[in-house]
Amino acid sequence: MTRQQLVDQIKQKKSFLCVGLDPDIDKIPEFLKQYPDPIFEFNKRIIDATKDLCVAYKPNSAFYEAYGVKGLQSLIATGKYIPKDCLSIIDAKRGDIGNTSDKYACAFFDESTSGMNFDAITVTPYMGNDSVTPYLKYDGKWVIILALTSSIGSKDFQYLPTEDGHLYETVIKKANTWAGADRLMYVVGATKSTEFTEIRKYAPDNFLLVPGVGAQGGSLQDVCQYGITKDCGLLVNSSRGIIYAGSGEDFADAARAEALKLQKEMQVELEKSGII
Ligand SMILES: O=c1ccn([C@@H]2O[C@H](COP(=O)(O)O)[C@@H](O)[C@H]2O)c(=O)[nH]1
Repeated sequence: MTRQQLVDQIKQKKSFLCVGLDPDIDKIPEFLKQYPDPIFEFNKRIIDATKDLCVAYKPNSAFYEAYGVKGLQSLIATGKYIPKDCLSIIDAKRGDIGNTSDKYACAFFDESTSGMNFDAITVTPYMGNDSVTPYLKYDGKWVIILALTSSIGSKDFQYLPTEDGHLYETVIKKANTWAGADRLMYVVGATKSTEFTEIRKYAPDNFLLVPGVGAQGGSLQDVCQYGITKDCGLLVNSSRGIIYAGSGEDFADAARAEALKLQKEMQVELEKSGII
């Protein structure tokens, strides 16, 4: 999906919601366990219930890898089921030397080899240029670099002082020399909304993938106040807040209700900024 297609989807759906698909076998409704692939069945129903309200889905690979071969099968099936008008993001947070990154890129982007064909992958920048560029060899695919994470531990390294301000600002400045805003996004936590102003100095046009609303307590309104751009420039993720909104047979309706709440709030922000 190109940047323009993503912006068009945001305007059309009046939403910049990314639904996080982080299924946990201990949390999914009991009745789904009669299906051959309960995790896929869970995701399928969440996707069916929310696909008109969001522009992206983000399966986090940890929640699939945890179940070994079966988990991988659920991930492959989920990736194929994500509608083509939604950006599919694999939240894998990979990062390794060049030839290893080649294999990660093949795993998540090359359907003919692995069965997976995600539009975007999250990558850690710690190992630098050669750990990131292999993903960019795949035409049209996005790399989403961890810049300032929503986690408490973000203070350990990401705020270290540098000539650009902080390490997370140096990461963005440097990574922007590897590719443009049509291929690179950054992860910035919703719990860090006041830092968005600084981040926009270095990433005025890049989309930011923003986890941390809902269960982690970040505010959508604060994120928009400091981070929204003329093209929106935001994909705001909620995982647990949506997928575990309900736990019974009607869990997908409950998920839809939560997604709808966020979509309505996003519509207000898009209107306020003159984007729609
Ligand atoms: O800084 C980061 C980077 C990634 N995540 C991931 O996003 C979701 C958030 O889930 P919630 O249930 O909405 O809290 C999850 O997959 C994280 O691993 C993040 O939270 N922060």
